[in-house]
Amino acid sequence: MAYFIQFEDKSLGENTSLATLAGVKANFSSLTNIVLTNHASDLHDKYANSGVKTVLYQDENFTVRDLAQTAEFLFNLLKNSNDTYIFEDSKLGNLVAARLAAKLAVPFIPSISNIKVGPNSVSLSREIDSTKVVRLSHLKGKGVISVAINGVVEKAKAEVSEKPMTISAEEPATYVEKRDAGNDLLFAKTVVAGGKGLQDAEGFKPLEQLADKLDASVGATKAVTDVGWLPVSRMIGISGVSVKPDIFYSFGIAGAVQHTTGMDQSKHIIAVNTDPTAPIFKLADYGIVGDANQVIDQLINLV
Ligand SMILES: Cc1cc2nc3c(=O)[nH]c(=O)nc-3n(C[C@H](O)[C@H](O)[C@H](O)COP(=O)(O)OP(=O)(O)OC[C@H]3O[C@@H](n4cnc5c(N)ncnc54)[C@H](O)[C@@H]3O)c2cc1C
Repeated sequence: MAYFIQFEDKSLGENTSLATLAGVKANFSSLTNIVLTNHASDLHDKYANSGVKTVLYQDENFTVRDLAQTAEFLFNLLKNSNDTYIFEDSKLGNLVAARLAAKLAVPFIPSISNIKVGPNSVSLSREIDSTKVVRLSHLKGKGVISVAINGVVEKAKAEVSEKPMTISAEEPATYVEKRDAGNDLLFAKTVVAGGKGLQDAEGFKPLEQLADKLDASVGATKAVTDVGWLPVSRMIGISGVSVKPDIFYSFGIAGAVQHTTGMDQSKHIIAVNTDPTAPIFKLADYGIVGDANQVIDQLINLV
């Protein structure tokens, strides 16, 4: 048994396409579609022809942006089942999926592009961007995955029911500072990211000043979060978050593929590095060979 979990959030314009549902259905014969929404009444017709049993969980105040509350609701709903929980491979999908997996204490395997359901396990393939490497995982038992799979939408009647969405009062959602949670990185139009080239934790203070001036979010490499100069929530890359801002400023970052996987879809990339052969320059639209700390100071004075 598997659950596909979707969000239909009118205030965000967030919805999941039926093509993704069809792609999941093609792989899991026994599938229930769970939709968390603030406008269930508009959705009955959409899912009544999807061929997948659908439960619409309705609360007019629901917003998927409240990641903690969304994950909390799903945790309470699913904690006693022993299944595969599937999300769309989107920023919000992955954020909620990761939180749910942590709460359930089960593996989370993101960005799956191919699935084979076997008698005792589910085989999952994930292509790692720009490396031509495919990572194969086998999920035995309960787990959370996110998928980038589309299928052909074939109209077939399906049962659609509506239930209220209620958040458990016993374990209320906890709110954390937006910047510390790292959520702002995902929605930022501008990201200023720093690497080991900023030398030490002190080097990130001017970067944060610059971020305030540019209305940007601060990101970092794993090398930086590993030594505690910034929290792990700021890590961009294969082990952290993927960002796609209009402008990505990269300061003192070498450009390892594990990092660039998480930012190479940015519209414009500006890189500063003392080493003219640094791999980041292959990606950058504009490159400055120079000291990142000095360039940051100059930018703070300029903007
Ligand atoms: C399984 C695995 C997963 C990983 N996941 C991630 C991930 O998700 N995200 C991630 O970021 N990394 C990840 N890494 C680590 C990654 O491989 C790199 O080690 C890391 O990205 C390097 O960070 P960096 O560029 O800050 O540091 P470095 O590699 O140390 O590079 C520092 C750069 O700063 C430049 N520099 C030095 N001084 C200055 C100065 N004054 N001004 C300007 N430039 C200067 C140097 O020329 C150099 O290019 C992962 C590694 C593995 C093995």
